[in-house]
Amino acid sequence: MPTEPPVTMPPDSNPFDHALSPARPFSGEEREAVYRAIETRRDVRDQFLPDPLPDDLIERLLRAAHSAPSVGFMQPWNFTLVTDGAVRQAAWVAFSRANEEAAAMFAGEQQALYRSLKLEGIRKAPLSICVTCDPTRGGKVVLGRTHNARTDVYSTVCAIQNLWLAARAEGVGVGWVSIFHDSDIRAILDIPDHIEIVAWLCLGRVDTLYTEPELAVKGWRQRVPLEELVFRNRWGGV
Ligand SMILES: Cc1cc2c(cc1C)N(C[C@H](O)[C@H](O)[C@H](O)COP(=O)(O)O)c1[nH]c(=O)[nH]c(=O)c1N2
Repeated sequence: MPTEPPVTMPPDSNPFDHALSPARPFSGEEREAVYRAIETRRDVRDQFLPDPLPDDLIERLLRAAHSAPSVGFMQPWNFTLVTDGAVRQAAWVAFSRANEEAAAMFAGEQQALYRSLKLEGIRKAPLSICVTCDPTRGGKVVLGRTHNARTDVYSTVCAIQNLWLAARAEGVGVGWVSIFHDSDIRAILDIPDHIEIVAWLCLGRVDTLYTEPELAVKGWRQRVPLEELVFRNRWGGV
């Protein structure tokens, strides 16, 4: 019986060529828009306008988040949309308790400055989104996550950043709140034990934004010069 000839391919052929498209650089104007979104994005606490966000806008933001890279294409994120005033009030109470504990960790003038900062917009923003990470998405063994289990959370943070930048382009402010006991938010939103809470985001239209990080403007901490953070060839190498 004649054996079938082995399947051979020319060395450079890619059977998935049909799925490639030209990667032309963006035009100058397009590039400017991308960098403008990155540079003018701000964490928003107090500038939220009360107008509810339309569903189609929220969907665009969630699609931007869902386009993020993820380890092994795991897409471990979920987005719990919270508009209910009572739920947001409960989250604010959780924030207030944790924020009091946080304030007590600083001393003297620094504590006074801390107490003067507004660090959330939970009740003012018309929409909150609790972003969670499901470590079981994709099964027991996930490509790329085999030696670093935290890559699921890294992926979820990529989704948040996508949403944050898309929101800037849409004239929507986003504020990330992390000052709460995990157990409080878990109880308020009924989040199962195996799901990790990554962020509580406050969203709403804004018509003004700080030109620099609010924490810098208010004297809490300044931006570190980039040159101090870049090494060459080895850690610490200059
Ligand atoms: C993981 C994580 C967690 C938090 C934040 C950010 C991130 C990435 N930020 C916002 C943070 O303070 C802010 O990003 C920096 O001060 C820089 O300012 P801009 O984001 O450039 O405006 C933040 N801000 C705040 O007021 N309350 C908070 O609980 C948090 N938590």
